[in-house]
Amino acid sequence: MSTIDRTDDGGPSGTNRTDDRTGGSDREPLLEVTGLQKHFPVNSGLLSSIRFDSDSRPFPFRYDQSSVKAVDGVDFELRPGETLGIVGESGCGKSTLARTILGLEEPTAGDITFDGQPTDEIPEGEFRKRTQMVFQDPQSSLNPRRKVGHIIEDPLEGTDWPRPDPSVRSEAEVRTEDLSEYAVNATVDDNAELVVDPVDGVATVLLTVRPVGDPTETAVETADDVAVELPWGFDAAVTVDDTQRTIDIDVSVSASKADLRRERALELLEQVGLKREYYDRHPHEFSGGQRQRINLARALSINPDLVVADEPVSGLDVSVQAQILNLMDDLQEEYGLTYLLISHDLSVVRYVADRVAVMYLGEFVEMAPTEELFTEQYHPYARALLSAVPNPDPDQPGIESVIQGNVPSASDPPRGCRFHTRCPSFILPDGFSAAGYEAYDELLEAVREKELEGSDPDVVVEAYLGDSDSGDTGDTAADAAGDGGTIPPGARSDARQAVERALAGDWTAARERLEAYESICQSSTPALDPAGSTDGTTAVETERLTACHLELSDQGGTREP
Ligand SMILES: Nc1ncnc2c1ncn2[C@@H]1O[C@H](COP(=O)(O)OP(=O)(O)OP(=O)(O)O)[C@@H](O)[C@H]1O
Repeated sequence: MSTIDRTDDGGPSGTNRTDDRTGGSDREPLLEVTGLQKHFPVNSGLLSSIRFDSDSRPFPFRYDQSSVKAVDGVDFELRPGETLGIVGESGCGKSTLARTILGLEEPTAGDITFDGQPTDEIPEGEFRKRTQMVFQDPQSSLNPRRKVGHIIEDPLEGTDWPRPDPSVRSEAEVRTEDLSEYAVNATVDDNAELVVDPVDGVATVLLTVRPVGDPTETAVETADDVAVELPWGFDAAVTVDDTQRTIDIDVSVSASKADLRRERALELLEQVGLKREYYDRHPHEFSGGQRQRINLARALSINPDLVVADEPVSGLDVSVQAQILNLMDDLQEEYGLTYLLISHDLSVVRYVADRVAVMYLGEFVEMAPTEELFTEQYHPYARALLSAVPNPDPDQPGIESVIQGNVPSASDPPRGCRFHTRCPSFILPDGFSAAGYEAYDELLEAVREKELEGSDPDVVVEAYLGDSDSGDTGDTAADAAGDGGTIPPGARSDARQAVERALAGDWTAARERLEAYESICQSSTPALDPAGSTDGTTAVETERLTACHLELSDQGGTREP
């Protein structure tokens, strides 16, 4: 995992930018996402969806159209000018979330509101103009056969930019040199805002008017005797009335749509730190960092409000990463952009994000202002994820080795809290010690997998839960767990009955009986709620949200890591 040195950012400030960001917290959200789900069907045909199931009655088959629950109930708001970072292991659903928000994937359920309007009610073209995506691999997202300037102009092709704005007034501001005897009047084309940026609804064109040549020797008698300096893109028609001593100037927009688009691309090249002459070059002539600058210029060409950046700097050298992140920061300020930033690299997110959402198996498990999250994590997954950072040494353990076990399948995620199968802070069911539950859970797993060996229920139970000579109360699982693990009264006889049923072929009944002893982490899905103190009495911070039973209740007990 790469890290970014904040003190050597190669950019204008080099300070910790996250500390002084407000994210416009008092403004209406630009983006609101509620209960968003995106499931991908796994089986394509009817036949491939039919499964053999001996428990199924009257026929031993069931129809199983399973799906990958890539995004499974995500809620958040994004305020104008804010940067929300989304982090999580590979496959947790980050890219799918981004693509679904931008309308590149059809949501399975949930609502997305952009600037106060449901996105499915916003005309597609309108939404596309206000949102842009920057991808990870600038090499593959830039067409190698096209000139860089044309690539930057591409998004404009899908819009009618530049389009005159009837609400903008055009005005001339005239400066004269050595024409004190003349009254100079200038009128400006209504569409001046196509070329100059309006301020407070007025597009002001600056003109400098002077006599051609040496003013002491040249009389101003005809239009040819008058020189007019104009901004790029304008033309002037001059009329001189020598007897009345008046000069009338008619200023019009001379640039064509193609000229205006080209000029915008040239300006954007400069703004992202590249030269105007690169307009005619092709992507292969640039380095990875320069290509990502081109990508940013292209994303900005239509002046979007929201930019979704999916791993924008992965694959780049660390020093180049800092430059691109600083550029994104500068562009955010210049254009008032809102960013949704996806990264598996926590140092990248820490560097630029105002808030961070930690994602696990399609859900947000923690969300907090960046520095608060990096200082203290409430959710055990967030804790494990952040404990793997900073870790520039490839020989040191990464996230996978910090958290035990594999990521469960997104098509069959664990019940309750999805992290409970790997959680070092798992809340034990009542009456179990850690070792006792471990033994019991192994038996449950064997029943779920229909993999019990043996024919005598007592022998099978003993193999999992150890020897017992104390009947139903206070059973020990010393043999199985090795440390005198305890299970609650009644659990042994329930386990025996479950095994009996399993051996008779009724695996469903067996599983249900064993599952009666479950932890809150298995039986109930924790909502993403304000994190409380560990005694469960107070919400510490409304901006700090976590989806963990330990934080949302005063449950005790943990599974040994
Ligand atoms: N078009 C698709 N069809 C089926 N499954 C998909 C599709 N796209 C994504 N998935 C699955 O959805 C889950 C989430 O994938 P996604 O790419 O969103 O995760 P991610 O967090 O962005 O991972 P990475 O960091 O590796 O890109 C994965 O299990 C993935 O295999």
